Amino acid sequence: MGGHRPELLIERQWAMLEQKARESERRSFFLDYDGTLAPFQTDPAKADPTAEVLLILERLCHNPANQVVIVSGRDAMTLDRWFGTLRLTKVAEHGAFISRFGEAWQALPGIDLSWKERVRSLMEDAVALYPLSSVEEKERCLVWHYRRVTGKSVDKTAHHLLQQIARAIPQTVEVMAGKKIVEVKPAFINKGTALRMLALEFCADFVITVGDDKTDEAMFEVSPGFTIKVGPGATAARYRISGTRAVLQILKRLAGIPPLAGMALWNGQVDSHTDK
Ligand SMILES: O=P(O)(O)OC[C@H]1O[C@H](O[C@H]2O[C@H](CO)[C@@H](O)[C@H](O)[C@H]2O)[C@H](O)[C@@H](O)[C@@H]1O
Repeated sequence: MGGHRPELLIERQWAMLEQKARESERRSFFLDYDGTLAPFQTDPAKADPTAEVLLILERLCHNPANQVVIVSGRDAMTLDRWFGTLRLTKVAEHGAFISRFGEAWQALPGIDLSWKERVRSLMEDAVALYPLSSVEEKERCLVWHYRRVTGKSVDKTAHHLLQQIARAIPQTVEVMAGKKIVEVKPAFINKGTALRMLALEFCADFVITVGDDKTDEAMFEVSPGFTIKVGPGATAARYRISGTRAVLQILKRLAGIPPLAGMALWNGQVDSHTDK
């Protein structure tokens, strides 16, 4: 990641990418969810995909020459509820679970979950301090959410919690500061490993990978094609785009849906919701 500066994805570059997509025979789309296909919500349970997102995905999936993969930190149940009827592949909990369309979820074996109880109790202490914060329980990961808490002191608490957790977990597990979350997940699981495996299976000659968060960097590092970072921050991606509106704009164009006239891919600034 160090020293690399992504290009802004503006109309000229986009025309070139679109051309490559048109000329290709098989296309892979690796798409992160929160902060990429959907703007952040204060309540994580209320970040359902809009009808517009579902239509774009449905159109992309409709073409058998397209492989569409949602690569998310979300749990399998949520992804099934949101995307269960679409002909796409879902990667849940940052790569811990994979479900190809029409197939059952496959889980990575041999995961140590002995840390969960201790970490949950540390997170519950933080909720006692900030009752507007909450704990999201997933099968292999735990998340402390504090987007609903106002004031600066919560950032210090998040930092402190992260340090406490880091001391309490075994080496097989990692704790990360995300966007208004502190998340704990198995260390050897990452979105890049899932991408590499699924890309090999489909053998596309056009691959596009879009994401906004630190966990998406693992995809950018191994993705064989065009990589697009949504919003600010250091990245290994080749291009940068302003926010979720612009992501939907480019996906619409690739899906053959007329995009909004006059909507720029790079609006000169980063959309506020992708910021944190
Ligand atoms: O890999 P992703 O699909 O981007 O998932 C990453 C985390 O996203 C969710 O949290 C984020 O979105 C919430 C809803 O907008 C927001 O409230 C929170 O502040 C964000 O960090 C999700 O709840 C986590 O489980 C995912 O790991």
